[in-house]
Amino acid sequence: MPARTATKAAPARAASGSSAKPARSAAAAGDLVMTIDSDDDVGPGSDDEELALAGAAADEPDSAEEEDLAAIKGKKRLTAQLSKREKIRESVAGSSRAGAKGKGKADAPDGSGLAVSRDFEFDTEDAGYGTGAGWDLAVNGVKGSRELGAKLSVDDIIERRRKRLPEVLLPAPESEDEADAAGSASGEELESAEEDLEFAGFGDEDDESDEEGFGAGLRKARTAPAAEAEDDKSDEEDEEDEDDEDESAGSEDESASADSADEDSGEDESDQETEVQKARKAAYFAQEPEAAAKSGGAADDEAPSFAALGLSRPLLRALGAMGFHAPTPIQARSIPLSLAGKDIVAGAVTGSGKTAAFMIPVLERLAHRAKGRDEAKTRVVVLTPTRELAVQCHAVGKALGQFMDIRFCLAVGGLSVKAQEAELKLRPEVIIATPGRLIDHIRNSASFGIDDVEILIMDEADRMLEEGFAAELNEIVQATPKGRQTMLFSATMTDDVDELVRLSLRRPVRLFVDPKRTTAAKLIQEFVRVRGSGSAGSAAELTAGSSSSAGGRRTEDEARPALLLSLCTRTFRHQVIIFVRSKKLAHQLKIVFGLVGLSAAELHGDLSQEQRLLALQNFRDGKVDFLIATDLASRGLDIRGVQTVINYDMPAQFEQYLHRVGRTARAGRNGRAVTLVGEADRRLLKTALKRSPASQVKHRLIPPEVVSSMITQLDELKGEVEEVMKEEREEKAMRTAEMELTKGSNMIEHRDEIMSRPKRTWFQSEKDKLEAKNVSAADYAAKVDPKEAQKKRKADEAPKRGKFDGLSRKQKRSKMLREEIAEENLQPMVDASVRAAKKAHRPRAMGEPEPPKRADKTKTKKKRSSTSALKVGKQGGGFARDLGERSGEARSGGGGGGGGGARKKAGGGPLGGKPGKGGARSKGKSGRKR
Ligand SMILES: Nc1ncnc2c1ncn2[C@@H]1O[C@H](COP(=O)(O)OP(=O)(O)OP(=O)(O)O)[C@@H](O)[C@H]1O
Repeated sequence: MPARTATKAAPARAASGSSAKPARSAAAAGDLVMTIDSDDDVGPGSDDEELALAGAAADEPDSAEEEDLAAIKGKKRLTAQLSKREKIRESVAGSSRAGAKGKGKADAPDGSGLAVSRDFEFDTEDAGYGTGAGWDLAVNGVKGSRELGAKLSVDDIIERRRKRLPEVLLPAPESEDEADAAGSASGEELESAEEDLEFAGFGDEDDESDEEGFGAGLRKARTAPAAEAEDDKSDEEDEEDEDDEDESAGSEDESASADSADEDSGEDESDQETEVQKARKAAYFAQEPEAAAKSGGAADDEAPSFAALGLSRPLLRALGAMGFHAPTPIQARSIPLSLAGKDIVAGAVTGSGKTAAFMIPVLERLAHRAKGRDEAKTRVVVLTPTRELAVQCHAVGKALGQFMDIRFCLAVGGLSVKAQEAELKLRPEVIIATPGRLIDHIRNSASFGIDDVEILIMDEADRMLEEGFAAELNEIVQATPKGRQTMLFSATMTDDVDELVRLSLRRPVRLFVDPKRTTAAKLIQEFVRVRGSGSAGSAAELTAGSSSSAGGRRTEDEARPALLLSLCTRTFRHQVIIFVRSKKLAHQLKIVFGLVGLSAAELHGDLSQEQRLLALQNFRDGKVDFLIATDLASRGLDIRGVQTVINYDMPAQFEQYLHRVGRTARAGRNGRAVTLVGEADRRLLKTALKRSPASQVKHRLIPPEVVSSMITQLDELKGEVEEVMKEEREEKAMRTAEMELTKGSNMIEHRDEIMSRPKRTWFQSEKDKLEAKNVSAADYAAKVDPKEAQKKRKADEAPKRGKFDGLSRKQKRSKMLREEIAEENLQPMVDASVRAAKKAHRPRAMGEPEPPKRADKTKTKKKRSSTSALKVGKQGGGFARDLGERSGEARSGGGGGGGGGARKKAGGGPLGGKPGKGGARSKGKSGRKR
């Protein structure tokens, strides 16, 4: 262990990169060089990731050594290049960075109007806790783990290029009156537009009146669901581009269940339930006890309070310190049930305090746990779909438990496995995890298991129930005891019995505090119409050569960036989250923002975990005004002070829209969501209009001259955006080379240690992940497109072809043997045996005498015993004999690759029951896909 720590300093430079790639390489080298890795980020990687992975543990030591020595000889050349790069970096380091403004952030207006529910008002006086509602990033080796900014970042490149550009003329900020006038048309007007106008006006460039056409044509839209499903399909394809995610085979994009029929009719799900479904739900869910329904144990005339919920003193103290003076409705209703050990399926609007709703009772129950040396065990697991959400949950848990002796562990991908392993060894009471990393620990961390877990919680549970997480979730659920308590929370929670049934809940209580699929009470939703002469599809490009304007006519996708910049320079200039549909677009927009002098951070799955957390932290701290994010950030994130959410494009599902806009107007505060609506977004616009009170919906107008001036300026910037991206690519190539060098020298210096480490087993191979992702996509398509649904049904119903179907017994046996050989890594032994057998049967050179020794030995053996093994040998079974001997060696010697054979003999196959704790390193290794 000490040796590992000692080696970390050397390659710190590689660790400081902005890409996830160095981290990956380090993980492959067994965390030798980094405290950050991305091990459960085993989704399809880019080429250089593969390159990095290919080297460390897998290389043949001898040849690798020679190659690496040769590589080191070339180091001088590289060093010269690097110092050149350093000079460039230094030249820009002095300049003010776009992101280093360090100004204070304005708090969202508190206001005292509508509360989240009739009887509840958030007390927002002092709701910040810990580091000003920020996160404690000093978890599991994040803080100080890397030299930040030691490489040339995209910000440096942008800054340098920006200095050389002629100044971009941005529109002047609006006055307040102008801003009010711009967002003037109310929901009533929109509704009447919907009644009066036919679709023909929408999206027609010749239609001069924005207001007339806006929201129109919805009647026609109702008659064309198939066309809309097509739109959604292409949206989803684009969305798949986003799929990279760490935690599961699926993406971090939402694929929340969209019921297109429901959306088309605008009716509530429950209205469409058949009698059978209603009866099933009645049988499946337990009734909520009346006392809980009546606001958490408070007497009829009393306002609900935390004290009335019977919480213990340290918890009440922490709640006070965090500024939580009264429970929110979901807290008041769920805490008593949760304390009583009930399974819960809960839904409440975004920002209504669901995290504390499940954390508070958990901590209260833990306060009464048995204590003592033998009682230290992991009793609670909280699962979240994204790492950022887990970090946030961890921070809330720690803040709530600040006066208690409860230990938390954050187990998420992208952060140090080693640090987490060390924490897990101490058996923390609460683990907050993403599914992929949790499974990794269950399989690979010595003496860690979740068989003592008493409470399993899933935040954003509807997301966790999607296909992409299915296999991981099943494994986790099965690893926990049957008698556990399970609680599911989400703003868009499903109560579909079919979806819930696989979690083996025990008569759960259904708590839906707000009407399903609603937005926060103080959220104003604005819609901006995007005009274009035709849609270029959703994969908008902001680089040169991507212009799709024909004869001066603009597409929607060309109009979008101009509209966005107009909004961000004139009206919404601080604390704005901008949601986009793809990682690429997020990155391009970040560059554009940088080039025009706006401070923006990007957040998506192409960044390393550290970059992701840093982007969030910079945004939280007000160091940047804009956070350009994919749906990675759409769920759960609680960033205080976010005043505006801009949807650069409409998400594919309404649920996703709800989560995105739910990043503002949280905890009873005001907030505004502005959505750019193109022709393809009509269906969701209609749903949003139908589900929101008219007073909360507005139509925003942006003067056409502002937009066209912005379009012209953006046209001029396209080449520059491309140049920035080119420089980035070069920088990346340089880093890859640098990383290879580091890897090589590490390989030489620490070869023995690296080679002796057991390989980690992966829950899913690349192929599995891809398959799961495809299933996820098919599942989504089936939900929005009846044709796809039919296709999927047929595929599901079709008899599945087994892998041995149609094979003769002999072929089957040989296939099984091949698989076994591959699985147990016996190929080298088999090859050796084949070589030996061939050698044994090679005809001797003419005249060469029989080797007397061998003949004698056989004779002696034969005399001594007539075992069946020798009989095999005698029958000329050199192959069998050789294999037998070598397997025997492996079994007794037990080194490295031979271990697989040993385990197999011991009965530790893939389904061979729970592995013993002592052998956790090799748990389930045989039979697992890698
Ligand atoms: N009882 C309370 N009093 C005052 N503020 C509270 C209370 N409970 C939670 N909050 C605050 O409300 C905000 C939203 O809480 P939280 O993030 O748990 O919402 P959520 O319902 O999980 O939202 P989402 O659906 O978006 O995940 C947080 O800033 C939290 O500090």
